Amino acid sequence: MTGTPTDHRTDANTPAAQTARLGSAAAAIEIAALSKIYRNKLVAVDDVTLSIAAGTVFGLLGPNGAGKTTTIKMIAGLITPTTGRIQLGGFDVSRQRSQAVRQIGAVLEGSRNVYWPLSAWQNLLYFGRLKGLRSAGIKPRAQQLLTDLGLWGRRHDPVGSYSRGMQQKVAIAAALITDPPIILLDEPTLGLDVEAARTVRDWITHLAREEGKTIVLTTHQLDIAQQLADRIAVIRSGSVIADLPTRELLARYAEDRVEVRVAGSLNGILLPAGVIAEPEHGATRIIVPSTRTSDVYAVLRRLEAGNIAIVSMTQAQPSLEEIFLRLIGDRA
Ligand SMILES: Nc1ncnc2c1ncn2[C@@H]1O[C@H](COP(=O)(O)OP(=O)(O)OP(=O)(O)O)[C@@H](O)[C@H]1O
Repeated sequence: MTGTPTDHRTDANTPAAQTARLGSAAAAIEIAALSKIYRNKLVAVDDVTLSIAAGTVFGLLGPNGAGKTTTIKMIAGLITPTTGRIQLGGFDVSRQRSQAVRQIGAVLEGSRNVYWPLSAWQNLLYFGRLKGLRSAGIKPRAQQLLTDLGLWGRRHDPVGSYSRGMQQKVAIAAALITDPPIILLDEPTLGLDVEAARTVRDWITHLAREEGKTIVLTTHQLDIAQQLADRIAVIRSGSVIADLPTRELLARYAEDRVEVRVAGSLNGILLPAGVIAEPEHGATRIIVPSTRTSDVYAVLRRLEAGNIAIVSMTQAQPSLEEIFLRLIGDRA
């Protein structure tokens, strides 16, 4: 997944390496004009440019075949881009490969990344050595990870005997054994039950918030993306069609209407033209087709005159899933 022991001979502090890092100090991942055309001429990734700040949880979303895995594999140095450039912590993935890949831990195919006949403990020692760590350094780190992930008691059992959630945790622990600043997670909660998905989700939050890791994750579970990601990029047919902080993306799609809920019925009061009122479980939902203060006040004044109690008032906000479907649909 990451470099071989020989890679580690390269000096990360040569003037050239330092110069290469300059200019992108704040960005953990810089992707410029990245494209991948497979041998069958399929353009899987088409001129993608992204800058991911250190400490960000970055959600890479897109429909099947959009190019997410191809992008993540190029970031991990597992697929060579056709054109474009990727820098990890300032190191160029193609020209400073060994230093670049040491910046990352990746969980790309979930539990298939780890060896099922081996125990969790053996897997972590194996991956630690593979990545050039010494045994003396690996053991405390492995113990810490397995304890944090609640696997310490089962550490000597073969991974094949674990539940899927536990296997996924071992894969995450293996990716974290070198304590890399950047973590790539392709579908980290795929196929997990509610509890296991929650544990993995909480762990991702912990890594980002408490350990300051930069995390790139792909998922089709948009509620998870909405909960976890600080920033979201939507990719379709290889191109980025949206790239915004999650809050801004949601705000941008906040609708131009205000919903007012009142207790009971409207007792026959008349609302301004265009305002819709519909009964809802013993209450009434009023939709004001505008967010202009004067339009909203016009409704509120009539409710006040009618002595009608307001229960809530919100600007209509579609979920990330609705926004995603609209974005995908817009470009279809
Ligand atoms: N090795 C390959 N050779 C040829 N085409 C490929 C190869 N790998 C992927 N593709 C194609 O590249 C496109 C992007 O695939 P990719 O796996 O990156 O998409 P994805 O967004 O991760 O999809 P999914 O959500 O289904 O996992 C798809 O059309 C896919 O068929």
